[in-house]
Amino acid sequence: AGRCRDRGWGWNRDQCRCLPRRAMHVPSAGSGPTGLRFLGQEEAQAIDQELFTEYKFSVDQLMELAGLSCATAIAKAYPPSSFTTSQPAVLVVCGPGNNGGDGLVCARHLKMFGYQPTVYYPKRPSKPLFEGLTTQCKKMDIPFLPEFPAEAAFIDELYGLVVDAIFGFSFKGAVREPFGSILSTLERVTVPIASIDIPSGWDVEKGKADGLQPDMLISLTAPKKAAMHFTGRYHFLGGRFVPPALQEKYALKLPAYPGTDCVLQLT
Ligand SMILES: NC(=O)C1=CN([C@@H]2O[C@H](COP(=O)(O)OP(=O)(O)OC[C@H]3O[C@@H](n4cnc5c(N)ncnc54)[C@H](OP(=O)(O)O)[C@@H]3O)[C@@H](O)[C@H]2O)[C@@H](O)CC1
Ligand SMILES: [K+]
Repeated sequence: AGRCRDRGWGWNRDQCRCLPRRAMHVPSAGSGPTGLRFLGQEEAQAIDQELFTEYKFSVDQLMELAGLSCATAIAKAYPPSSFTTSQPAVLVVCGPGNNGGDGLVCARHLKMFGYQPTVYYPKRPSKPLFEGLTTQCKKMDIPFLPEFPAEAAFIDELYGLVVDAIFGFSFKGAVREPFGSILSTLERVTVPIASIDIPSGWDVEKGKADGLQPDMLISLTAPKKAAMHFTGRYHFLGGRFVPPALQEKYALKLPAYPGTDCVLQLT
């Protein structure tokens, strides 16, 4: 029990024993289907564009489904009962693009599912979509941090999970501030990190061996090539909104989602 007081260790109620926080959640049995195609960056952006221009979806429609998928996958892998913090507290870190928007939607659904999300959203685009999502979160009493915790240890102490919604498939080049400092802090946290679509800071195709190493990846639409370098425990597919004709055009070979589920566990 003494070890439980060490940072990075905590009491696991499900298993009635002290475990490293990273190993706190019991992986589910079964491995995912194979034969999936991993998309390059340009291909992922082309599919995204086609969904909007040819198929006439609106961004907020797909973002809602994407964010709901993320919250659902998180609830499957990290149920509130598995948290060692007094509350199922989740830190959701949102970036300046649509990946950040998915994070805001995910935070709202997590709250609906009984979690206590807190958002950090340092660079907010002045667009009605993001302003609306921010207001929706605030009206649901989701706090927004004015500053990012300076120490990884503060994050470990206060939260049982971090959602990485900083960058998605449009990330390019060297990370610019303030996200460089944020990512270097996140690289040092010991609580699990769930990355939306791409682990932030990773090259969308080549990954980043010395970058963030999330415990969970939720690939949206189809996994990108970077997902081949993912070594965390949970890989989910979400964003069940690609019409069959578009799946066929890009030879996505998506596995069948179970029943009416909006997510599918790949590994
Ligand atoms: N069809 C789908 O699958 C759907 C996808 N969806 C989601 O959208 C995501 C893609 O969103 P996205 O295109 O808005 O880009 P995203 O990756 O969030 O980042 C762009 C921002 O990051 C910034 N930035 C870039 N590089 C940087 C750097 N080195 N250092 C610092 N900043 C950098 C860049 O800044 P700028 O270059 O403008 O200064 C820009 O503001 C996708 O992954 C999925 O999560 C769903 O919502 C709906 C359906
Ligand atoms: K991300």
